[in-house]
Order: sequence, then structure tokens, then C-alpha cells
Amino acid sequence: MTSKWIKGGTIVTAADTYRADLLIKEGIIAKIGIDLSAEAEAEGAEAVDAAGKLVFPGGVDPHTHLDMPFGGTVTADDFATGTRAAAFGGTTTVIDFCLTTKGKPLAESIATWHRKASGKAVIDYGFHLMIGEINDEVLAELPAVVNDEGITSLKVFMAYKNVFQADDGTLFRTMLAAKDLGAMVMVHAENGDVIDFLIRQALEAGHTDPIYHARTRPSIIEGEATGRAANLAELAGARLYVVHVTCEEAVRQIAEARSRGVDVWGETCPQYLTLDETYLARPGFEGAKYVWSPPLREQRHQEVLWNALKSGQLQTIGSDHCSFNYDGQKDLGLGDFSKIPNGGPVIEDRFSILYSEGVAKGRITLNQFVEMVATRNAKLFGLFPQKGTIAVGSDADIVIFDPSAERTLSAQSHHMNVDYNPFEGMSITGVPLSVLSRGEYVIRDRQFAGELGTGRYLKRSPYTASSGEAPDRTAASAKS
Ligand SMILES: NC(=O)NCCC(=O)O
Ligand SMILES: [Zn+2]
Ligand SMILES: [Zn+2]
Repeated sequence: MTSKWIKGGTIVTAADTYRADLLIKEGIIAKIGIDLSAEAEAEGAEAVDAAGKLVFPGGVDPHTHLDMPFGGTVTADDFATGTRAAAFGGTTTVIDFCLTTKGKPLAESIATWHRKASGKAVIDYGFHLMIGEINDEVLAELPAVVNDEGITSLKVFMAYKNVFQADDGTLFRTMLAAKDLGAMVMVHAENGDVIDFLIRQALEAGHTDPIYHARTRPSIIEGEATGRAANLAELAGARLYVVHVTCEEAVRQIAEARSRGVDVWGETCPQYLTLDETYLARPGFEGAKYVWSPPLREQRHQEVLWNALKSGQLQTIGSDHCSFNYDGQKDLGLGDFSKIPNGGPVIEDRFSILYSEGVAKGRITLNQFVEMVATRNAKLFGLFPQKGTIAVGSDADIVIFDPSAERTLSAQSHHMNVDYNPFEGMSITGVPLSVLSRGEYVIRDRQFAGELGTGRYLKRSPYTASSGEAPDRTAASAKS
């Protein structure tokens, strides 16, 4: 393992922006200083020229679905192609959702997810665990899940009826158990029962096109489910994280709950910040490329989401990467929008879109950017300060970023294992040039330099009251 000297760059953390060198030893940031040439020479460190570049902590993507069976097929990206694409995009840690099956031990599902990732991942990774039922067996297994496996976040789906959806009793009991263990509960917040009714009603009326995916999942029921989850978290005294928030109604519920002191956090995704429901109405079947749940919304919601990020009402950016090819996978829903596999490829572009649309367009600051794509995620999910920041003792997960380079997003040039890019043609300012994972190049001058299987599984820490990250009431009470 060679020591490295990252010289001449501008270091950006969630707190500061300053000119300094980094010395990396044994995969760890060993020293930060204005000029580390003497130390680097004494160490025989390899120089990495970062002059004129920004030096970011590697991105932490808290929401991915790799090698996941869903909608009658399996996601196009596995842990090899997905983590490689993530690295190209400046992400050095992913937390993936481990699915479970009712009646089957949680340990078996976790073992399956370890098999999917090990030997393939090129960056470090952790798992969240889906909870679909609560019974004595599940409750008996949870302490080991949290304390031995280091899986400190439990996911409950409030939608996808007859597939993943759990009822409110299950959600509430998961919250009670999670609270005792210092685990966070994550929710997909939509009212699955109402959606199920609306879908059947639309199909009976002969509405089969992709746009009906959006019309059968109105924003009001995302808001309803978000408020319900926040109320249950308040009652249970649990920590709640709402994934993929898309709309004003949900933001309002989160902001109101936070202003009451409820320990609730909200994530949004690049697709909801930049695309809108008109994409679902594109000619022919092309709208299928833009089928996510919750769906893309009317454009007016984008400004609400940006303002919520800026003011702290929403705190994190996940990719919700869940890729399906247009040919051969999305077309399972030809003639019935409800059979289109839900999800899209975003793992590679999450970091760059947020920089370009957020920082370069003046919507958020550089430090807020780092907080949303890396630091806050590491803190909330029990990885900080190992991940998510540039500090002495942290893993040397580093992105050397050219803030002025321009490029166009396209399926022709992306590295995700999928035949389209939902952001096709989007002009982007800023390029992750080189990416290091624990001090080793994964991407070097835009070329892959990593090795399959070098990514390590991350056991994450439970939270305690003293681990902080309590809601900021001032920011929370500001209205969107
Ligand atoms: N979001 C989506 O459409 N697909 C991935 C699964 C989920 O997060 O709900
Ligand atoms: Zn979801
Ligand atoms: Zn998801």
C-alpha cells in the first residue's frame, strides 16, 4: 500500500473550504497541512497533483438496490457494475437494501446479500434490512442484526401492496424495537392501499400508459403516509428517515414533525430535483424509463425540494439506484403500467448532478453539497468519522474534482449496466477526475483503476442520544 501526498488542492468538508495538502498512510488520512512536502518526501509518498481542483470526501450513497429481484426481474446492476459506476461518479460508500422474505430467518437474507456483494464490490458498502413482519422470531434476531452485523437501519415499505408493504402495526412495532436497539427506521412513505385501489380503477378504465403510474400515486398520499410515519415515530420515540421525498406535502409533514422535536430526517434524489412527470407522457412507451415510486411530480415541487435542502428541512441525497434496461425489463409493463419495474439508474450521476444543479447554479453552498452527499449520510448511518469527511484518522476516501470541466450525461458514456440514462443530454459542470478508496485509486484520471472485491463490508454503529444529529428546530420550523 503506497502512501500518497495529495498536494495543492482545495479541501472541502461540510464545515470548511481551505487550501491544504493531505498525507495518506495505510489507507488513512495521516496528516493535513498547508505544505506537506517534507513529510511526503520522508515517507516516500506518491504525489497526486490537485492544483486547481477541489478535494472532496468520497460520496456516501445511503440508498441503492443492487442485484435486487423486483417486479418480476432483477436489477441490471449488480455489486460489480453498480459500485464501479458509483466510483466513476465520486461515490466511495454505498448502503444497499437487503430484502427479506416473510417466514425466513433474517440471517439467511443477510447471508444472501453478503454473497451478492463480496468478491464484487470495488468500494465499501453496508446494508439496511427490510422488515416485512414482526413476530417473536424477528424480534429475537434483531439484536444480532444491529450489534453483530452492524445493520443499524431497518426499512419498512408503506407501499407495494402484496409485495413489500407492511401494515402500520408492523411499522410501529419495528419502531419500538429499533428505538431500544439504537437503530433507525426508514420508510418508503406512500399509502399502498389507496394506490392499489387507484391502479385497479385506472386499469379497469383502460388506462394502461406509463403516465398513469403518476396519476395513480398522487402527492397527497405521499404526504399522508409521511405524516403517519412521523406521528408513529413520535409516539414510539424512534428515529425515522423518510427515503426519496418527492413533494411539497411530504416536506411539510417532515418540517412540522421536526419543529415538534420529532427525530425525523428526509432524503431526496436527483431525479426529483431535475425531472418532472411530463417525462412519463413521452411518446410511445418511453415514459417507462421514468417510472419511479413515488413518481416524478409536477415541476413546481422541484423548487420546494431545493428550498427544503437549503433550509435543512431535507438533509440527504440518495440515488435510489434501481436500474432496469428499457429493452427486456421496462417493457414487462407494455400494456399495463403497473407492471413496469419501478426504478432507474442514478448511482453514477447523483454526486455530479447535485454539484452542477446545486452548487454551480447557486442553489446550495459547496459545504452544504458535501454535507448532503457524504457527511450527513455517514453521520446518520453510523459511519462517521470513518466515512463522509476529510479528517485525520478518517478513511482516505477522496475525490479529486475539476469544478470547471463540462460534460454531457449520456448512456453512451456512462458506466452503469443499463441501456439508457434518464438524464440523457443534461449538461453538467464539474467532473470527478480521480477517486480513492482507502488511499488506493479506484478511478485514476477518468479510467477505472480498481479491483473487483476490494470493497469491504462496513459494520455500522447504532446511534445514542450523545451521538447527536438531533433535529435542528430552527431550520425545521422554516416553511418551504
Ligand atoms: N423507487 C423505485 O421506484 N424503485 C426502487 C424501490 C424503492 O425504493 O421503492
Ligand atoms: Zn421506495
Ligand atoms: Zn429505493
